[in-house]
Amino acid sequence: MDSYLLQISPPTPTSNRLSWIVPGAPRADADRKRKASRKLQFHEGVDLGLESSLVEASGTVDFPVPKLRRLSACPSVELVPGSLSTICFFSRLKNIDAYTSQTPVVAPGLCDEIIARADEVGTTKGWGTYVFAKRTLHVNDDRDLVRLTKGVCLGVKRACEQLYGSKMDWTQRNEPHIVSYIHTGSSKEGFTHVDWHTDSSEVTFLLSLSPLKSYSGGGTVIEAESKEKHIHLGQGEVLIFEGGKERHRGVKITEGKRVLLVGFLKRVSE
Ligand SMILES: O=C(O)CCC(=O)C(=O)O
Ligand SMILES: [Fe+2]
Repeated sequence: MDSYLLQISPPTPTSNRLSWIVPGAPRADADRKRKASRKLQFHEGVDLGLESSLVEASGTVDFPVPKLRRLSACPSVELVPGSLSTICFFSRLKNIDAYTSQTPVVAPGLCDEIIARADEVGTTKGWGTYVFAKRTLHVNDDRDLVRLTKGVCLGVKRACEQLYGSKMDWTQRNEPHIVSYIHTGSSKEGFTHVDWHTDSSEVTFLLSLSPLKSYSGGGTVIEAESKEKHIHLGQGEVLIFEGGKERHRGVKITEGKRVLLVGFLKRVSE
């Protein structure tokens, strides 16, 4: 299993600029890989000082300053506002060019806040529907959802760009969106799964906002990876794959609620 290392320097209280560096570990030889991970272990949480030869891609992103207040309230250093760590480890799936984060990229508290706001909007303004999913919301239709998810979405979009080596943009102005599965106990109601499909995207990210304990069943299956493998993401973890190419489905939940933050992206030239 290859590990893909994404190093992110966090913002400081005086700066709202987030820097990203992807060390060249995936393509580096085993020795350089070992060296990189040793350094990561020794320097977790601070400037990792990776050798420039290991740096494969980098970039910066600006995000709203007010969110920085979260930093001082949170003992851990944040990747983007609301996230847990300066470093995100991605694992490549076995058979296809797809990745899961090995650790959460969004803190549980922020995941819960996003779910709560989505429920509020869905209940008061009504859930949207599209061809596959019956309980959806466009994040951009609600200012609070934008505020809560902006940093996370920019961060994950940036991770997608670095993993696939191309600049990306949302497929539509109203991207990203929330998908909320619910099992009501009655066979007629609820929205428990999504059947086999491809997305109207090139790259899709699925970020689980729900903790695993809040539902039974569920998970994502990608046909070319394995029809038997249910990819279960913990709260705040993200799956990144070529959703427009790879047929996939959302497995039926048999209990509870499963909420995802979903982003549809397309490659754009620089
Ligand atoms: O529930 C899942 O894991 C899949 C969701 C999905 O494929 C979609 O919303 O397009
Ligand atoms: Fe999909």
